[in-house]
Amino acid sequence: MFSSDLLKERIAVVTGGGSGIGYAIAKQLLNMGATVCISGRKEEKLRAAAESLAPFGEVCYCVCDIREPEQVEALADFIAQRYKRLDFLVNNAGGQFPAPAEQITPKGFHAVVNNNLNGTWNMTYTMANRFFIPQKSGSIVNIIANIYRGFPGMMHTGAARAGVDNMTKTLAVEWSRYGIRVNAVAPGIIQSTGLEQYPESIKQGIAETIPLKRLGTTEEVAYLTAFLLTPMAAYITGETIYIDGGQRLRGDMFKLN
Ligand SMILES: CCC/C=C/C(=O)SCCNC(=O)CCNC(=O)[C@H](O)C(C)(C)COP(=O)([O-])OP(=O)([O-])OC[C@H]1O[C@@H](n2cnc3c(N)ncnc32)[C@H](O)[C@@H]1OP(=O)([O-])[O-]
Ligand SMILES: NC(=O)C1=CN([C@@H]2O[C@H](COP(=O)(O)OP(=O)(O)OC[C@H]3O[C@@H](n4cnc5c(N)ncnc54)[C@H](OP(=O)(O)O)[C@@H]3O)[C@@H](O)[C@H]2O)C=CC1
Repeated sequence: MFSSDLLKERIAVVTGGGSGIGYAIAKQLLNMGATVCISGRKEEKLRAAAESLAPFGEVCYCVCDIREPEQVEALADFIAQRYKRLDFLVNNAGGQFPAPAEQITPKGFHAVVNNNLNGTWNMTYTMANRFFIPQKSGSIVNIIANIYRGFPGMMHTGAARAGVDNMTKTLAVEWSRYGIRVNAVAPGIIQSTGLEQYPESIKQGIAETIPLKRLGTTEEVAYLTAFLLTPMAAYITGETIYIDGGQRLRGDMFKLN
């Protein structure tokens, strides 16, 4: 299923591919023969990630803040010049900060929505118009979050990710006429570099709230994402697949004081 030449000659962009889940996705796609361009805001981080990914296949990096349409356009130029086409877009870049809703200022709300919702659309709009629509082919996976019961403790990101969840469904229908599939992956709590930024108080005892009694791994998210991109998922579009050890069915993500 994940054979080393399944994605041969396919070109992929993974936003936020310099760390955590995005890095694991990039590595998995390389292992399946794809050529991968990782992007993010920090050049040094991207350079180091690309160096450590190089033994697995053809990888390059490009600095691009997904919130800035001109930088997204420049990333498309870079891909067009280098590879002339694009097959896969993984919208993984994103993030937020934990805070009770009443303490999220309009500026903080805007920062998180801008990153996770507007940024995802900037990438999707540009890559679809530059590559997928003219090619009449392409596959997009949006990495969102576990928003099944809202997102107590991170309302801003819940709202933004719900926007991406809905965008996924709409684009799957609208762009089916161009042969483009659009799906989303909703990770629960994943042991990653991103999670290290959260305070211990939030993470304490969290595995107990998960039916499978552990956090997920970045590799597990990468397997699911890679599967959705492959021809084996050719009849799947407009889906959001949760990968959360069953947590969404059980209860709250965070203990609210
Ligand atoms: C269980 C977990 C499951 C999920 C895990 C993951 O997702 S792992 C992945 C985890 N990885 C990541 O999350 C990484 C990516 N995350 C980020 O880059 C940032 O969190 C961002 C999305 C806010 C973007 O930031 P930016 O550069 O656009 O914005 P800025 O820094 O200039 O701030 C603008 C305004 O936002 C507000 N505000 C910001 N921070 C805090 C805070 N801690 N506290 C309170 N408020 C905060 C504040 O109002 C600030 O304005 P001020 O008061 O300064 O005038
Ligand atoms: N870990 C978890 O438990 C969960 C994670 N997620 C989501 O999965 C995704 C990956 O998270 P994870 O790997 O854990 O965390 P990381 O913090 O390691 O990854 C986030 C990545 O996004 C990039 N990024 C953030 N903002 C921007 C931006 N404006 N433009 C370009 N790149 C950006 C960062 O790159 P750089 O620093 O170079 O800008 C970084 O590589 C995120 O969207 C996250 O919210 C969702 C649910 C749970």
